[in-house]
Amino acid sequence: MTVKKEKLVLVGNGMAGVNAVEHLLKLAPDKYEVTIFGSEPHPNYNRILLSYVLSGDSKVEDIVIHPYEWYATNNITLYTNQTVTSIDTVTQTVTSDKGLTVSYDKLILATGSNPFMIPLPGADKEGVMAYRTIRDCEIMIESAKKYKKAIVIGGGLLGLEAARGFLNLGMKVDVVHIVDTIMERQLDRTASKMLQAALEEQGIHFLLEKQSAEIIGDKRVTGLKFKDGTVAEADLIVMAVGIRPNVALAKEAGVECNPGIIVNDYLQTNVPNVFAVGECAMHRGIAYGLVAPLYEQGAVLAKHLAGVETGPYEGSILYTKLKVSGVDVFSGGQFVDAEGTKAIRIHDEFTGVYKKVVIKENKIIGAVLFGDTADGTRLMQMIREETDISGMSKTSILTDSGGGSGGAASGVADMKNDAIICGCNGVTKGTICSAIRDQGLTTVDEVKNCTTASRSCGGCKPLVSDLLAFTLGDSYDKNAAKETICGCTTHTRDEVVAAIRDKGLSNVREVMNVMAWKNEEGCSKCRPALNYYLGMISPETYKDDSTSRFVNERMHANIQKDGTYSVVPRIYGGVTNPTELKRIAEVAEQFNVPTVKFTGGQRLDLLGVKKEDLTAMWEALDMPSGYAYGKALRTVKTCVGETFCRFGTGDSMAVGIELEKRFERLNTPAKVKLAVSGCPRNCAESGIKDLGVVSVDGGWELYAGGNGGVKVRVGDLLATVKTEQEIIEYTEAYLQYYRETGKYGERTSEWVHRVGIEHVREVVMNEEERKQLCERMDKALSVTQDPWKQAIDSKKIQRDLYEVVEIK
Ligand SMILES: Cc1cc2nc3c(=O)[nH]c(=O)nc-3n(C[C@H](O)[C@H](O)[C@H](O)COP(=O)(O)OP(=O)(O)OC[C@H]3O[C@@H](n4cnc5c(N)ncnc54)[C@H](O)[C@@H]3O)c2cc1C
Ligand SMILES: NC(=O)c1ccc[n+]([C@@H]2O[C@H](COP(=O)([O-])OP(=O)(O)OC[C@H]3O[C@@H](n4cnc5c(N)ncnc54)[C@H](O)[C@@H]3O)[C@@H](O)[C@H]2O)c1
Ligand code: SF4
Ligand code: FES
Repeated sequence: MTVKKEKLVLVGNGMAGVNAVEHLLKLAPDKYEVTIFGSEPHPNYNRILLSYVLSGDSKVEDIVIHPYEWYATNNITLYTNQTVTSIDTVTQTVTSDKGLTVSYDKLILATGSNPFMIPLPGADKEGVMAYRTIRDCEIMIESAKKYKKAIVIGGGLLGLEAARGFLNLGMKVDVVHIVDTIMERQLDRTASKMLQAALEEQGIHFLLEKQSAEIIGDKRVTGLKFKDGTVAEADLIVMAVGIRPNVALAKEAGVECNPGIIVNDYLQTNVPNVFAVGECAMHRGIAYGLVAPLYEQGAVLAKHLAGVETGPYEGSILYTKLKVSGVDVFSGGQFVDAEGTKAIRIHDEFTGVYKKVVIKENKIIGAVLFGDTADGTRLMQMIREETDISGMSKTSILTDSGGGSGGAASGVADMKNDAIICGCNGVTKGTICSAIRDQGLTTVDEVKNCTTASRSCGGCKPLVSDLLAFTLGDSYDKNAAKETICGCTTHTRDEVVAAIRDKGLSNVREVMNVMAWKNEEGCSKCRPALNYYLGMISPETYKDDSTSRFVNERMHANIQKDGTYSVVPRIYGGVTNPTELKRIAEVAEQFNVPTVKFTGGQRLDLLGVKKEDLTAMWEALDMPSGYAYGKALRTVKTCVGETFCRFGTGDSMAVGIELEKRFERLNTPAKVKLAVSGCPRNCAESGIKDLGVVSVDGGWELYAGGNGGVKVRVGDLLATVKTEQEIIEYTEAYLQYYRETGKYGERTSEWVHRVGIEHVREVVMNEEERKQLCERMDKALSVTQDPWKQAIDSKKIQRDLYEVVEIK
């Protein structure tokens, strides 16, 4: 008998809520049918790492913790870009701003915080903002391209990380702070002044003891006026003056708040079946603003909801590290001198190291470290365990400076097995060491993938590295960390491809078995990659493993954030005709398609299509798939060229159509976009495509590795050819070489940058190599089939992928 699942609704797709659900699914995978609402249009991402995105060290896509596939794999219904606006605690339902009502048996509120915006006159001007979300981060990065001077109000952790980001983006920046010491909530005066000096040296300008009075400017901000009458110029102002629990929804529903949502030690609110976790929750009078305590809360909540025995959540001891500034700063526990406390201080003005440990009744209760933070984790452990230090010497409490490298200096050897190494994720020394030994881990990245240690702020990476050195001894080479395909294996892309070729491996499972994959099921990173490499090596014999593909490629349509799909039929070279257009219009009407849109690649996108309508729509369209969802040739964009344009010297439309017909359905490591322009005016934007073709006097130029996306890259000249036949031949060789040597997921812009355009040129210009590459490409192209047609012809595919099954 199947047991009916309880309905669990999570409001807030952020760090705390999703972490709790992740724990819960591990403990009780079959207990709940989970629905998640998130106001932001993204899957769950690591907010902490926004500071690395802002400073240019990471990309937005690198900070996703759980991609959409994770939700699908765990049968979680996700509504992004959808805000829950009311809760009916009697009928136990929530309703969203899009009018969707979902019932719950258990409800978790994880609505986070709102940044506090000082209600200054002029605060509504353009260019005044908070720093909290991906969107904020994107606006800041965009603004830096146009504007030159930023002011950050607030010299706390967030404000300083924002200021450092602005410096990296090439802006001048003032940090305006209300008192005369920055980060006064985390540092004592000495450490604060040392930090200020280090940041001033980097170029941050501080305006201390300043009270903001008014934001000046017309439509857009031009400056900030202070109560003392002085003015600082700015064309962008970021307020980073703290956060407030986001409780409007809870309050409205009668859940007790003051000011956060009041919860007990099991994260229960005053309303039955309603729980709260994260920054919105108020536990024993504290609303936390750092992830470690939020994850501790989530662990207790998950156990409670799973029906697993758990102790109460009794509160957390806080510790923080400043990121991105390049200055090592640590603060933990109660670091302020008070009645009954004594402190050990080391201040080495030559090396710029300062350490202060606060002691009360023979126990360490807090610490501030500047310049060398290697003692941080050990001191936190002593604070948590309330270690009696009466028999200990000053030097055994604090190591001399210069720590942080090597297992000995950071003291990992002496730490107990239950010492917490990664505070953010609560991972102990014992767990990490066992994983290193049992799973054969050799790099920090592998430890991260296997145990989650270092997945959040990254502050514990040096300690994880020290634990690798401690566990593996001489065999650990810190610098030789090779780039493995993912955490499931210790092998690189090249090793895996070589093994598939040399050993004749023929399917995903076989590769994982033969190459001793640590995680025998693989993951969403390695399975699609292996599927691609196998297909690339043996196109004629390999049977594509659709279960190893991402959901869009499995469905042959792009899933949209509201759960509907988009349909983009192939329109060769972006050239169409009235018959085709009429058919598209009729199909759009027949299936009530809410939005029809031209894409950047000159295609028509039918958006908002229901899953169950997909195959019928494809049949009615009677056009091939445009592969808008795949790691494959997407589009060939063309200008009108010599046929109509008075500047044109080449028939760009004909060449574009021929290229698209030749390479449609070709699987590539990442998506590939082509363009053909009829003259160097380049109306088809050939300079920023994976391959761009431009007609020039007496022939055609081919540009390789261009990209117009996140990181714009202008393509490099690959070759100049005379005939249209040669365009096809050189394109074949270039794309095949990319297919054979690119890493799965790597765009041609990254690939060309990595292997070097001179090398690619050499390969493609070599007649013999070009011929062989073309032959292998021909084989790959000879076996492709249109996936939409396959789905139309197969009842089984329709049943397995597109039928909607009612869950009772
Ligand atoms: C730039 C930056 C750097 C940081 N660095 C660190 C750090 O180094 N270390 C550290 O420990 N902490 C850091 N923090 C703090 C940390 O990110 C937060 O403590 C943590 O993200 C809070 O998690 P949460 O789930 O409670 O809230 P959030 O992550 O804010 O998630 C709440 C989510 O709920 C959504 N939501 C709200 N109301 C609704 C509704 N009614 N319906 C649907 N969705 C809703 C919100 O849009 C949001 O996406 C940083 C924060 C920022 C902004
Ligand atoms: N590395 C990290 O751990 C990290 C990084 C970023 C953010 N965060 C977290 O994100 C949250 C928000 O960070 P935050 O720095 O905004 O909050 P915060 O409360 O930690 O610091 C705000 C700072 O702004 C100052 N301030 C207040 N009013 C002011 C005013 N009118 N003018 C000038 N200064 C003023 C305060 O004195 C304080 O130092 C916090 O919970 C923080 O812990 C943590
Ligand atoms: S690229 Fe040249 S040929 Fe093509 S449309 Fe522009 S001007 Fe005309
Ligand atoms: S301490 Fe933040 S990721 Fe480990």
